[in-house]
Formats: sequence, C-alpha cells, structure tokens
Amino acid sequence: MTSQLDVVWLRKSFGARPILDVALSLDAGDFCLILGENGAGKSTFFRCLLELDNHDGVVEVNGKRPRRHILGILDHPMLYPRWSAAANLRYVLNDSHADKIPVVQDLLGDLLRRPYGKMSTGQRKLVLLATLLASDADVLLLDEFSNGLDQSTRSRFREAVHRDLKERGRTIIATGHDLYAFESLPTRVMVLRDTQLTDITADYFSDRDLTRAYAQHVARNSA
Ligand SMILES: Nc1ncnc2c1ncn2[C@@H]1O[C@H](COP(=O)(O)OP(=O)(O)OP(=O)(O)O)[C@@H](O)[C@H]1O
Repeated sequence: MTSQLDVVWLRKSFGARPILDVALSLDAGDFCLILGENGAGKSTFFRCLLELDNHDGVVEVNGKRPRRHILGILDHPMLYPRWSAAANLRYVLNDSHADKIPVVQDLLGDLLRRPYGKMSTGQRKLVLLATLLASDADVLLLDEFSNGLDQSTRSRFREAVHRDLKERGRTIIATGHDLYAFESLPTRVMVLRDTQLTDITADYFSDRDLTRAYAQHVARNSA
C-alpha cells in the first residue's frame, strides 16, 4: 500500500558538508515528531520537502510528485499586517469563504477580525495553523511551532491537530525542543543526528514519555 508521504530517499549537503541522508514513510493520520540538537538539519529537511532548498532525492505524496500537497510553517512567516486574520486567510487560501470553515472559526473565534500585525506571537501562530488546517494539503510541516505558546494555546493547538488527524487524516510532521507541547500527539518519533533519522517510536510508546525516550537515545549514542 502507498504511504501518504514517502520520502523514498533525500540527500542534502551544504558544500562538502552532508546534512541529510534520510528516508521516511508516513501514513494518513500520522503525527511524526522529529527531535534533534540545534543544527541537526530539521529545518533543512522541511525546506527540502517544501522545495525551498535544492537537494537530491525522491519524495511522493500518495504515490505522486508532491506539488502543492505539502505545506508548512517555517520561521516567522509574514502575512499582511494591516489585514485582519480573516482577510489574510481568504487571500492565502484563495477562498472567499475560508474564514467560515469550522476549524478556522473554532481556532480563531474573535481573533478573525483582528489585524494580523497587532497580534501576539502565539496568536499569529494560531492564524498560521488555521491556514494550514483549512488548506487542501495532505502533508503539513510545523517547524518549532510550539515554542512560545502558553498552556491554553497549546491545548487549542493539540485539540485542533488531534481532530484533523482523526477526521481529515492528514500527515503532520513537527519539530520542537519543548517536548511537553506535543503530549499525546505523536504516532511516530524520530531523532535526526549525523544526517540520519533513527526511529525511537517503540521507546516512546513504552511509557509515552518523550523526554525519557529522547534522553535514553542520546545517552546510548554518546556512550
Ligand atoms: N544556507 C545555508 N548554508 C550553509 N549552511 C547552512 C545553511 N542553512 C543551514 N545551514 C547549516 O545546516 C545545519 C542544519 O541547520 P538547520 O537549521 O536545518 O538545523 P535545525 O536542526 O533546524 O536546528 P535548530 O534546532 O537550531 O533549529 C546547521 O549546521 C546550519 O548551520
């Protein structure tokens, strides 16, 4: 059976320095958390999947070339600051009713009317998440998305993502150093180190403790 996202192989170097030599297959409904030290190559992996960096490899979404089926949030994306969140959503998604989509209404509520430029960092992130969840993309990438979110915004993030995975069956890949923010979401957990992805999902599922599973992996590999 074809996976929803199939990174058959992907290699990336900066000059003579190899950064990525990875393969990864994920199904519909998978939430894959990629852990790794600063500089391990997580953002570079996302940039390659989004075709923002040149690289070698074969990547397929539902057995075909990805085209517009992968969308992601990378560092500090900008929407139009003077426009309301609703106007930005309608423009970005090219859909005059985008602000009426239930997931958008649930996530943003009154924020929809507020100018994007006058929002806090966490509120802007919710607008970006709503944009992704209202899109047609089958694969979503969330780079360091959870950083700087307070407890209640994290809960809204988790609930919206949970519902999307269950009802829409997208594939979501996230990175982040704040592991508590991802509580209960991951179906797959990988560590990126020395150009390679290592699957630590089984370790994570033994007691659903991300911090312990990651610390054990690091300890094993630095011994
Ligand atoms: N345009 C570039 N040219 C050369 N080297 C780069 C470029 N972009 C990133 N790098 C290097 O590639 C490596 C991977 O960077 P990347 O940003 O992907 O790491 P990361 O895992 O996302 O780190 P962090 O957790 O700090 O966000 C780093 O050593 C970085 O310095």
